[in-house]
Amino acid sequence: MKIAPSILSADFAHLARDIETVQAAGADLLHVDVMDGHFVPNLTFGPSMVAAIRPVTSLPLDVHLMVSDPEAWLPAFAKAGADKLLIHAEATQNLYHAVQLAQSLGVQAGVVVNPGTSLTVIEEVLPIVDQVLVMTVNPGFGGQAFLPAMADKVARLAAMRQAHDWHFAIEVDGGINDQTISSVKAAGADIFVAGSFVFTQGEPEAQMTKLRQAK
Ligand SMILES: O=C(CO)[C@H](O)[C@H](O)COP(=O)(O)O
Ligand SMILES: [Fe+2]
Repeated sequence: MKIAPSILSADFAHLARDIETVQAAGADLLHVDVMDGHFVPNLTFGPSMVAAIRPVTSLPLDVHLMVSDPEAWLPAFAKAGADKLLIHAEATQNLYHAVQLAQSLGVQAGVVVNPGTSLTVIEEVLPIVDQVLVMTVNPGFGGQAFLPAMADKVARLAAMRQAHDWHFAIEVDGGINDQTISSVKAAGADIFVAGSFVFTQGEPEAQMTKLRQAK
């Protein structure tokens, strides 16, 4: 299993310190929540933040693009140092093209589905994507409650992956803690994003250990 702390819940006034803390504690990726105030009703970071973070850590940057018109933003985030660009299926008219564009920029491409979006919407891109992010909350804010029904969605996605011998990683994001992680882990998720649980509910190292040890 891989743990991707979300800096959405870090202390923005001490961001480098918090990133160094989770890297030293064994984080596998760093999750960066980009929100444009249009696709979701909240506003966070742009490419300049990714560029600022890049020299501070050797962790892969997992950039979650909660933006309208993601294709327009892909080059700037790739140039800024993103390793993975995660594109919402709901945000583009041509998901296949967006995935191809991201990969042509030399980064891994992931697709994201909101809780209300069916897996059928992403079925045609599954043979070419590097990652699929199943949202386990409605996007826009940290600290929301996990939606238990999403475990079945992860299980169905994992079954499709196995049936077709596809190789994308399955990531879950939203409301992950040492209790809620169990159902999505059992369902076949590989990467677990956690923001508030890691940064605001205890020492990050101890919180990440709890995630790894959760049954
Ligand atoms: O994409 C997100 C919200 O849209 C965040 O990555 C997610 O909510 C993580 O925060 P938490 O673990 O506190 O739920
Ligand atoms: Fe996210």
